[in-house]
Amino acid sequence: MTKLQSSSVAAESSGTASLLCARGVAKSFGGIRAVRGVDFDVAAGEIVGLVGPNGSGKSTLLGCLSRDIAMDTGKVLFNGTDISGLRAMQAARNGMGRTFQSVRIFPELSVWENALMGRQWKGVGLRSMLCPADAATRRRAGELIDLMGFPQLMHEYAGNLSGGQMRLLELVMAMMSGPRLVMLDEATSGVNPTLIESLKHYVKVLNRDEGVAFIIVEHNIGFIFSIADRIVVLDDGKILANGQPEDIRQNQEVIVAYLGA
Ligand SMILES: Nc1ncnc2c1ncn2[C@@H]1O[C@H](COP(=O)(O)OP(=O)(O)OP(=O)(O)O)[C@@H](O)[C@H]1O
Repeated sequence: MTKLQSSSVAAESSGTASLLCARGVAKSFGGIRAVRGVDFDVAAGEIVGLVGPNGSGKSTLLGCLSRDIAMDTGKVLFNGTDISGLRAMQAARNGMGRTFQSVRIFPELSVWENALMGRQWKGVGLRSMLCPADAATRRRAGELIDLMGFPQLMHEYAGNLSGGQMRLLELVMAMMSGPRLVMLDEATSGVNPTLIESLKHYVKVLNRDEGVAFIIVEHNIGFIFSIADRIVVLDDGKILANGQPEDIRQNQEVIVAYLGA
């Protein structure tokens, strides 16, 4: 086995138990084998970067882990619970949050109202969403909006935000369910360099102060290498490499398949 071993070995060697432990995850779309029997672990409080060429299966794998996509085969344990048969909403109630490649906010609601909509991932039913949020929920929404640096935009329509601000708002919404793990899918896409730095800062603060683990799917190599504790490289639906950023940077197979010379 090379220095860049399977993710389970990496999680074990870090001395921490897995928060997320996926084994043999596979998903095909017709004849396209998007994910081919992948093992994937995330330790509590770890930031894992998931990178790879276009079409290598990153979003599909993320969808299988978050339960947005039904796997063909495989098993996903989260926080010791088998969530393989659960739907995304149920997985979210167990402590998973996520954002999507294309931003999913409510453009005709204010920033504040969008933050409160994040409650739905906590299992708050739609009917209950018509009732005023309780004091703790309102306090948390205010805290997160402050943390993301846009209290002055609290009452702005979300549809009027810049692309980067929308991404930050999605992170606020994902955080409203009190997740232990948040998955970000191409969070820097369409975001200006200043807000990319802000996003990096907020992810680090949430990780450091609240112990939130992250899986971050990214094409922005500079961003991912500067934030991830560990990087997993997918290629053609399989794990090509898995290791510390400095090892991944020097891995010849990764350079050839993805990073370039
Ligand atoms: N719903 C779908 N129906 C059919 N094929 C799909 C579907 N979703 C993904 N695929 C295919 O599965 C493969 C993996 O796609 P996926 O989006 O997971 O890759 P990716 O690494 O996230 O790509 P990108 O970096 O371009 O977003 C691709 O060949 C893609 O065309």
